[in-house]
Amino acid sequence: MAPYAGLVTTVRVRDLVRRYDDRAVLDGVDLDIAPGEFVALLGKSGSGKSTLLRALAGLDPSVDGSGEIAVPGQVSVVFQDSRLLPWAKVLDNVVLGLRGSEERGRESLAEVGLAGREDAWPNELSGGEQQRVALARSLVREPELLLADEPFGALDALTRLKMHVLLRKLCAAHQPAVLLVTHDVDEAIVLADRVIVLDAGRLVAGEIISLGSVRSSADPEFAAVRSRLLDALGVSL
Ligand SMILES: Nc1ncnc2c1ncn2[C@@H]1O[C@H](COP(=O)(O)OP(=O)(O)OP(=O)(O)O)[C@@H](O)[C@H]1O
Repeated sequence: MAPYAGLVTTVRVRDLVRRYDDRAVLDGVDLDIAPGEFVALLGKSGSGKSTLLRALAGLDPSVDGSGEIAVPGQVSVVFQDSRLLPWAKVLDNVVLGLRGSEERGRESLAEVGLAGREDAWPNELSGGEQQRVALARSLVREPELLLADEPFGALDALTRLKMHVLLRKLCAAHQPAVLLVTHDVDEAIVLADRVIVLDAGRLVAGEIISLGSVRSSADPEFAAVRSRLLDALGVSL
């Protein structure tokens, strides 16, 4: 993974403001994400995480606001629910809109562990499998930026852990820059190169936390990083 350098950026956000009913939900956000960098975004409920992700995805054209956003040409988005089309088989969901890419679609499904399920209907898959299809659908487009809003939030704990392993493998292979919105502090630490925290529409304390090599809860630094993040989230244990 490319370390955060602040020089070459895939995402550049400056002084971003978004308002609902005259209330600033994002209140001057600056953010850079380097190519291949994995950034996790934490914050209390209502702090503006999804609003920031939707702004980066270009999904909020009618929301009042200001500021600069630069994102790459190829951006994929994954949500908490897989948003598969129920009337299209799994492979068709993956390659929808990509002409002549059946072979790539099959490869992507194999990458997420679903070889042989190409002709299944979405409702024949478990929730975890449906999220695997959603990941395959995103990655077959080789995005320079992957935006993920609580992608594992609806999954049971064991499936979530398996999805962490899968996402790390996929990111190592495809190297997209990633912005992952999550409520799960441990998930953020284990997956991300850098964790940022939103509080009432502002990013807390600059670049927040660079994780370096802290990668598992067995790491001696894990507890220290966790407690710094909980502090930033205003949680005292
Ligand atoms: N379409 C909307 N109209 C009015 N207010 C909205 C709209 N979308 C979001 N908000 C408000 O903006 C604030 C931030 O919402 P947002 O969904 O970005 O928070 P969040 O940090 O993602 O929360 P959560 O973790 O609960 O998903 C909330 O107070 C929410 O009520």
